[in-house]
Amino acid sequence: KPLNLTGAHVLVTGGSSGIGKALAINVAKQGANVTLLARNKNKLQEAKVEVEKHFINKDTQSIICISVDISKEYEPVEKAVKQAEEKFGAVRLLINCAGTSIAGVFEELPVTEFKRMLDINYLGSVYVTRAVIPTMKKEHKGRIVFVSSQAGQLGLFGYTAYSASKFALRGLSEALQMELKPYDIRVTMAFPPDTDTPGYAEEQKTKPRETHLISEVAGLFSPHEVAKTIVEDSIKGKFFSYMGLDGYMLSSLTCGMSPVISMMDAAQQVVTSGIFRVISLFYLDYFDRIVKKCKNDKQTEDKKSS
Ligand SMILES: NC(=O)C1=CN([C@@H]2O[C@H](COP(=O)(O)OP(=O)(O)OC[C@H]3O[C@@H](n4cnc5c(N)ncnc54)[C@H](OP(=O)(O)O)[C@@H]3O)[C@@H](O)[C@H]2O)C=CC1
Ligand SMILES: CCCCCCCCCCCCCCCC(=O)[C@@H](N)CO
Repeated sequence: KPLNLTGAHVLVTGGSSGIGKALAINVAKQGANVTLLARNKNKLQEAKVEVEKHFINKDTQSIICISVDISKEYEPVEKAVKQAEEKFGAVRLLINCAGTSIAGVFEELPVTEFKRMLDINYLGSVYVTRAVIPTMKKEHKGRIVFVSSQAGQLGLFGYTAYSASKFALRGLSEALQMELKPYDIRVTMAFPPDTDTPGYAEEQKTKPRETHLISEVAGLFSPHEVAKTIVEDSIKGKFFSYMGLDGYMLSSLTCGMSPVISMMDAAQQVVTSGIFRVISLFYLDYFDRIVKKCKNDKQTEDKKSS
């Protein structure tokens, strides 16, 4: 049955900015008590003030912010989660949203970036989830969200470092869901397309033209519409959360052996998989042509300038 957020403890990592902040606002509007984890204290404080404005019951609802780097060691993360649980009780909904991206051609990305992506996007989610699980299992109740990306469903030009870290979350989520099902805990993987956030703006600075042109296909979404979909799907206990037509096709196409809670969704995956594969071949061809054209354009430019 759907999770009721009234009075529930919701912990959002990366809740001080972008999609994470929109998620915090969304659950605040549904009566939740909110914990935000992120590093920068000023950004956390600003987000706190903003989220508080959306409380539906100012007497009972509350928010705490804890500054912690989730990507480095486990102990500080566990301490932060314990502190939050002391205040609000067991975490009912954990949203692993803290993350970062870097786009660039493989050999032009500093090799250190590959580890940094894994540390923040993958291990950060492992640590926070690990800290939350024991209590959640005891309670036999809860939801865990991993915010991946459409680039965690298919590999694209420029995302060698980023995609790998988001694909890692898929293996984690599937295995973990199988372990947690008997405890009535549901895992949700979210696959947002490009979303208009400070993180996205930062990514634009190094984004190759190819990556930009390919990503354009799926459009640019607002953090609030992305947050709304994620919270709805997670409350229902769906394993996949996606937005837009491309998101729907991509999720059906890449469902593999992922768990599914509704017969309707399973039936759709079965019926559409063949045709979506055909459609995907046209997309792939389009992407290949973008890459080729950018290479040609670059060669022409190089010739001109030499
Ligand atoms: N925007 C987009 O186009 C898309 C984003 N996503 C994913 O959604 C998530 C949120 O993205 P977006 O809203 O754009 O990101 P933002 O950069 O706007 O926000 C990132 C948040 O994560 C926190 N954070 C980053 N590193 C750490 C860390 N080491 N420890 C603790 N907190 C950390 C940041 O706070 P601080 O820096 O203070 O620690 C901030 O609150 C990411 O996982 C991203 O990969 C997926 C698809 C599309
Ligand atoms: C039937 C087959 C359908 C295929 C549709 C393919 C659509 C591909 C578009 C991919 C867009 C990638 C967005 C990554 C966003 C992200 O994670 C970063 N912006 C993070 O900052």
